[in-house]
Parts: sequence; C-alpha cells; structure tokens
Amino acid sequence: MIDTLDDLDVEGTTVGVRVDINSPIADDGSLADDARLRAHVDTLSELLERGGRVAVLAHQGRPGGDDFGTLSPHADRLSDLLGRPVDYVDATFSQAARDAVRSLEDGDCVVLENTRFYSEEYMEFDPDRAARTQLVANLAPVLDAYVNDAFAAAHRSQPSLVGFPTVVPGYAGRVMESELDVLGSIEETPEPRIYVLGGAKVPDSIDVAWSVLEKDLADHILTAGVVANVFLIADGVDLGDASSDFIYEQGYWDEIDRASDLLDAYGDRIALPRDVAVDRDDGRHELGVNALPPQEGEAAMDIGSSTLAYYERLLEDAGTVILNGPAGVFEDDRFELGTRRLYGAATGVPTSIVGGGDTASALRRLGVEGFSHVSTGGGAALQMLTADQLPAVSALERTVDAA
Ligand SMILES: Nc1ncnc2c1ncn2[C@@H]1O[C@H](COP(=O)(O)OP(=O)(O)O)[C@@H](O)[C@H]1O
Ligand SMILES: O=C(OP(=O)(O)O)[C@H](O)COP(=O)(O)O
Repeated sequence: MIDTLDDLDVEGTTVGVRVDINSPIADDGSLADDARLRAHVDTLSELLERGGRVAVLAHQGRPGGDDFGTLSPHADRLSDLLGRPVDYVDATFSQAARDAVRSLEDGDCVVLENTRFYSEEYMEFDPDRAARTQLVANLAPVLDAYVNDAFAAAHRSQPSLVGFPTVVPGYAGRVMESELDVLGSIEETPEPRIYVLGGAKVPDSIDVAWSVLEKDLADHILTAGVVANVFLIADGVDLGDASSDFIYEQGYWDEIDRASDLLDAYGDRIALPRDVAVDRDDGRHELGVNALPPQEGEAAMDIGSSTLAYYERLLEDAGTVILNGPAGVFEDDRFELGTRRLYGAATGVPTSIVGGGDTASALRRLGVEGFSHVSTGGGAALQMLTADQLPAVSALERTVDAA
C-alpha cells in the first residue's frame, strides 16, 4: 500500500517532489515539448495551494547526450504553467541548494538543478545504499516529506528515486497514482496481446521482450525503429555499414546476440520488418530486406510500406496493443510514415496503451490520437506491463513512517 497526497498534511511542510520533466530540447537549448511538465501541474498546484514548500527534483537527458543540460528552462515554463513564480537554483544538494530549500515559505516552489549532474545519480543502488549517496544524505535533512511523481523514471533504481523514501516519509504524486492504477492490471486486458517495440533504447526493449514472452503475456512482438534494425542484423540481414555503425556507436552491439537468442527461443512470435526506408537522393527510398544491403552511407531510418501492411494485418485481430518507441526517425518528414501509420492502426485496437517521451511527442506532432491510455513513461510503462515491480514504487511501499 502506498500513501498518496491524501495522506500528507501539506501545510508548512517542506516537500521534495521528484518529477520526470525530461523533455526534447531544441538546438537553441529551449524546450521542444512541454507535455511532461504539463503532466505534473496537478500534483505541484495541489501541494502549493495546500501550503506546501516545494523543492522540485528532476533529471534532463543522460550524461554525454545532446539533450543533457540545465533545468533552468523547465523552471521558467513551470512558472507559466502554474501561474505563479517558480525559482531555480543551479545547485542540487550543496549549501546553496539547501539554503534555497530552507528559505521557502508556504506556497513557494524552487526547481533544483539536474540530479544527473552528479555521477551517483546515474548509477543504480539498492534503496539503503542510495540513501547514503551525496544527494540524499545532504538534501534529506532539509525535507519533511518526499513525493514521487516521476512515474516515467520509476524503473530506475537511482538515488533520487529510491534513496529519499528510505529516510524521509514518501508519498505517490497524482501522476504516479493514476499510472499505477491504469497500468497495474495488464493480465486483465483483452487478448491477443501485441507489443510494439520501436525507438532507440534497445537494451530496455530486449529486456521487455524476454519478460513478456517468457510470461506468455505477448502473443506477438512487432519490432520497429532501431530495435528492428538490431533484430534484422541478428537474423542475418546485412543492413549496411551506416546502420551497423550507429548501433555500435550507441554501445548496443552486444544486443545483437541477445536478439539472436530471443529469435531462437521465440522467433515464431517476433515480427521483423520486410522492408526499410533509406535516405536516397534526398528522398525516401524503400528497399525489401532481400534487396539489402543499401548503398554506401545509407541507413535504415524507418520501416517500409510492406512491413506496415503486414503489421496492420496483425493489429486487426489484436485485443490489446502496447506500444513504445517511434517506428523511425519521425523528426524527419521523410521517415515519419512508419510511426504515423503503425500508431494510427493501433488506435483501432480495443485496448491501446502507448508510452514514452519521444513517442508521445511524435504522436502530438503527427496528430495521431484516440488511444485508451497515453502513459507519461516509456520504459517504465513497459516494465509495468511485464507485470514486474518498479524499484521506485517498491521504495515508496517500504518508506519510513511519518513521525
Ligand atoms: N531507424 C532509426 N534510426 C535511428 N534512430 C531512430 C530510428 N527509429 C527511431 N529512432 C529514434 O528513436 C528516438 C526515440 O526513441 P526512444 O527514446 O526509445 O523513445 P521513447 O522516448 O518514446 O521511449 C527518436 O529520436 C527517433 O529518431
Ligand atoms: O525519458 C524517460 O524514459 P522513456 O524514454 O522510456 O520515456 C525517462 O525520463 C527516463 O530516462 P532514462 O531512460 O534516461 O533513465
């Protein structure tokens, strides 16, 4: 049983609120999409209106990535969305951060700096050890309560997600509460059940594939995006140097062996693309897998039209579809077809559940709507839908009692 905001006596309480406002970032450093910030408005408004003193904790990107950076633009945008001043401090747990938290008054809000600017936050720990990290050990003493609303990051066992509730009474925020409510009963959704695994987080997708196939939760897995490219290579298809180099550079080369093991064990339930789209003469050019490899320098950027027709047929009979990850590089108009058509077809399935930051942003951009549930989380939603426990949720279940 997890306590929620209904169980928290908010007035005059200093609350550390972990949100997931990890967002696409434009070339000029501004937010390219604010959907994840909007999602947390209810939780933050409620805490502030009930007289809470709110310190927001969040991450943005991964170390070394193009979207890794400061939460300053997020604070400005949150201020617009909440309709009240939101301060920002470029520190997370130092004296400056602690002073900023201590000086909060009832109804005040400050955004602390990106938790992942500190190396421990990008490591995984058990909750007790996470409580001894610099972030938690230094910040917890200035907090009276901890609210976790970051469902989208709840599959990570990182200090800001599992450490605080070990030492500060923890509560689920409104986003966390509603996601757990909707996604907690996968076994009860209509069959046949199809999982569509696209996007670029290949290790997460392969973990999910193993789990849902082993547990017999998935009747079919449809592969798309970079995930499909890894499976195609595992299946012996020569995708060419450009796609292979991309997979290697992402550090996903070992995933080819894992994909190959999955194909050996469950190949009859895993659908692979029959054709792919490459960039040729500045346009979209589709190639059947039998016609691969592509020309020098061409990479598989989307699934092709024959694959889409094949996947659409499989979706016609599905009772439930669970989708994560764009089917291609949707940011480029030439390669948005796979995502638009595949996700469009999924809206016709009786129960359709979609997750993922980039996925949600792709769907808004492409105007695809009509799903049963659009989750704020991608990997987290998928892990929930494997019927596995999320570390951050377990940490809330075992939180210390309020004094
Ligand atoms: N074939 C492909 N080659 C390279 N990148 C791809 C391909 N297909 C999809 N992508 C990229 O995957 C990214 C999104 O993946 P991911 O982060 O896993 O999604 P989500 O945030 O929804 O979980 C997008 O930036 C998209 O351009
Ligand atoms: O964007 C996120 O996950 P998602 O891409 O699975 O939706 C979360 O912010 C978690 O980020 P992470 O996958 O870098 O730990």
